[in-house]
Amino acid sequence: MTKVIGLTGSIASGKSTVSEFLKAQHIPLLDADVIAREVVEKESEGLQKLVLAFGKEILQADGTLNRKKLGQLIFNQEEKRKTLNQILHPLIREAMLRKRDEAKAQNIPLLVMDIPLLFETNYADEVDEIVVVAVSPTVQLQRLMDRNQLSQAEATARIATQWPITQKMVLADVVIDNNGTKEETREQVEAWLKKLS
Ligand SMILES: CC(C)(COP(=O)(O)OP(=O)(O)OC[C@H]1O[C@@H](n2cnc3c(N)ncnc32)[C@H](O)[C@@H]1O)[C@@H](O)C(=O)NCCC(=O)NCCS
Ligand SMILES: Nc1ncnc2c1ncn2[C@@H]1O[C@H](COP(=O)(O)OP(=O)(O)OP(=O)(O)O)[C@@H](O)[C@H]1O
Repeated sequence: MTKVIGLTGSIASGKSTVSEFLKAQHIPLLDADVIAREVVEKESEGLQKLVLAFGKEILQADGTLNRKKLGQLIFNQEEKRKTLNQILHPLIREAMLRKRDEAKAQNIPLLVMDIPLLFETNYADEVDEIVVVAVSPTVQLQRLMDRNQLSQAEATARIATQWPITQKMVLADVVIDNNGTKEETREQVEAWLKKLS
């Protein structure tokens, strides 16, 4: 039987950092951000639908998605974000659950699904256990500003599009505190893995 872990947190809380530690332990991972890129590849159904909704301005000269431009649109205008979510979330969900079921059919013992919007888009009942990677609001804001080269106002707007981390922590089975060093986080991940096995 496959044990399915849902890994989540808030934007820039450290999900990818935790995923890297899991990959180093050869744990199979399904990343919703990766799937979200696959469903909008050049000439895909997803990209065609986005162009119909937002216009050709969201494309780069080579016909691929201009992610920076679309990000600026959807993180600042709620209506546009809702439209994007309505187009992409069903495509992402279909692929995520199909791949999860393939892993189950192969009897892989452990599968981690990294899903930034796990609670917001109702994946809680699709996994066996939920791990939340948490940071304080101050640390989150600073790391997001640094990583994406955003102003405080831009980063705050992005954070506001997701549930507050405290709300997610309440619903978690396990909380990984990523306020400290990456090494301290790695130790928590390894301790959790030990308990699992
Ligand atoms: C808007 C896009 C093109 C911006 O691309 P970009 O390369 O700059 O960012 P990336 O894809 O790496 O996402 C970074 C983070 O933003 C957050 N995020 C992404 N989409 C959303 C959304 N619709 N609502 C709230 N937060 C979001 C997540 O925490 C994600 O980890 C891209 O994020 C996207 O296609 N989003 C829609 C798909 C989606 O909802 N993905 C989340 C997976 S469940
Ligand atoms: N413990 C840490 N100490 C210092 N920097 C960190 C730590 N954890 C993560 N970071 C940095 O913070 C930023 C956000 O981390 P990461 O990309 O892992 O978050 P994420 O939750 O995957 O983000 P997103 O939701 O945007 O996909 C990155 O630049 C990362 O290198």
